[in-house]
Amino acid sequence: MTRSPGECRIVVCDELHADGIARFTELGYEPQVVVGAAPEVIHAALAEAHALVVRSATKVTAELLDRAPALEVVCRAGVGVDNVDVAAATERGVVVMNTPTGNTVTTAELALALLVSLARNVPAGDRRVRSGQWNKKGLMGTELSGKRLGVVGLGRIGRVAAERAQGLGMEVIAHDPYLEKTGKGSPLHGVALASLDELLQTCDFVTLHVPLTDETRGMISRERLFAMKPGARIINAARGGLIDEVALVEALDAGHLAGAALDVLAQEPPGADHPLVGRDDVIVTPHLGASSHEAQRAVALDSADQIGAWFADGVANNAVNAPAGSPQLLRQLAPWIDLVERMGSFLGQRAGEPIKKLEVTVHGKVAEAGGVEHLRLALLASLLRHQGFDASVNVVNAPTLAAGRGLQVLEGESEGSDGYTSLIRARASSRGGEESHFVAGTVFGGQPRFVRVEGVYVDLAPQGHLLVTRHRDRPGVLGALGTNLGAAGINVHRAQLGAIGAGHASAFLSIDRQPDDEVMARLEELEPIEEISYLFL
Ligand SMILES: NC(=O)c1ccc[n+]([C@@H]2O[C@H](COP(=O)([O-])OP(=O)(O)OC[C@H]3O[C@@H](n4cnc5c(N)ncnc54)[C@H](O)[C@@H]3O)[C@@H](O)[C@H]2O)c1
Ligand SMILES: O=C(O)[C@H](O)COP(=O)(O)O
Repeated sequence: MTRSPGECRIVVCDELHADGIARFTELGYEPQVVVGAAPEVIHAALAEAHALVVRSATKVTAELLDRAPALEVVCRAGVGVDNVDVAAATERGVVVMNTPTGNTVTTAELALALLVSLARNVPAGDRRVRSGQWNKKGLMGTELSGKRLGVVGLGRIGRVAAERAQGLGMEVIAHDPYLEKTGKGSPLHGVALASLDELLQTCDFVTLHVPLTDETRGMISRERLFAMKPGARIINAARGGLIDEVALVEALDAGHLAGAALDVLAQEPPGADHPLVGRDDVIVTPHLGASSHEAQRAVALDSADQIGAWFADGVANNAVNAPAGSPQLLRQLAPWIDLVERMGSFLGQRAGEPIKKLEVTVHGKVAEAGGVEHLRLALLASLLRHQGFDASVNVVNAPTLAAGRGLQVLEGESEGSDGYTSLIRARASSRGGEESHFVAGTVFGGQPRFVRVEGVYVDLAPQGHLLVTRHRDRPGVLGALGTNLGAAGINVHRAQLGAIGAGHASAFLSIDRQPDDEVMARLEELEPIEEISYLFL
């Protein structure tokens, strides 16, 4: 749905570069900046917000989301979304997006700065001079050239850090299981992939560049710290929580590790007596990784552009919980989204009991254009909205809601496109499959059309009031239905019917208004009618 900027309330919760605010203004939006505002001001802003912009300071919890009932999108001006409860946002149908590329180089450069500073005791030397001492005793460093650096997480930042370190003459190896799974090997010349254990055991320096997730939390455990090469140094410009901080203190105290440089801590800001703060062998910086003018400007501009694209075109660029897609693709898909929403509505209303299995297949040109996932999700969301869920079901929360209800979404059997340039088929079945409904549709001249419903080939404009029957296939059924509807003043615009086998048939009557209960009861009582339902599409 496209909205004009005047309709959209954008709330900026953390410091955002002025050029980002200016970009919002250029796009016609008037963001409300609530950094440092009183709680009641923030709460009032949240109550009306359609979009939030945050960095790492604001914690987007379920409670915060509950204060923002109109919220559609949370944009993290930066990479890590560990400060956003993505599951809670997803459940509420809120898109969560980040701006992943703007601070890549800047953060890699900070990791490099920490690496060099740590190797050569730069902060300790500076502290000594500030305290009036001009001597180098105990500040003997180590050369980087010829040393081995282990990069944990060879993504955007890890790759830049790896290449820059090669430029310093270091031998670089990396650990990244997701990269390994692609089977393509290392994307960087001269950077071999290794297991985490091998990397830790053989590297003189280790730098972390992985996101904080349930899988990575505490990955540099006590056991792993003590399995590192004696005298090694560790750098963390990714996230606190990756390293067991208590064990790190022990590994340093025991002389097993020579030093650590940390831009991030498990708790930020740290308590006054944090054991890693204030040591000569540890450098701690206050989450400075993305703090360069260039990076902050880039992530702020990206935030404005991404939120603008969401409101203008419904495009969820860099969403972590929704499919993306270019404006062109979404424009191309628009009539198909309309079609699948009507298919979902049809199936949701036809089913007498909760659907447990939904099989969707997308054939032909529309599949080749991409966006199959959009179509599947839009169909599912529409089906759920017609199966007891409210209007807040959307492509973001539909999979979670479906899973919670035990509804499986599967790819259906590939049966070709039946001669149509593009065709979408959907079958919805109840548990055990004893109740199953089918619809296939396409788009003609930009308009949605159902071409097969249940077992009958039709040419049905899926709009407005519709009666669907299952009846014994004998003469006079259509006449009897028409006579009774006519007597109630209901006009039949179009009637189509066909045999569905074993002496049964189905009819589809497009009518001009909803029959009341009395009329429906009369139709149900007609002798050949086995089942009749009213739907509004
Ligand atoms: N200090 C800062 O200010 C700052 C700035 C930017 C980013 N960050 C942090 O750095 C992280 C990385 O950013 P990025 O842009 O490079 O992200 P990215 O997604 O491009 O790269 C992350 C890489 O980690 C890999 N990975 C995931 N789980 C892993 C595991 N268990 N072991 C090894 N590798 C694993 C992924 O496959 C991916 O290649 C972010 O998630 C963020 O938390 C910190
Ligand atoms: O993940 C990120 O992008 C960094 O941690 C940056 O955090 P910041 O926006 O608070 O500087």
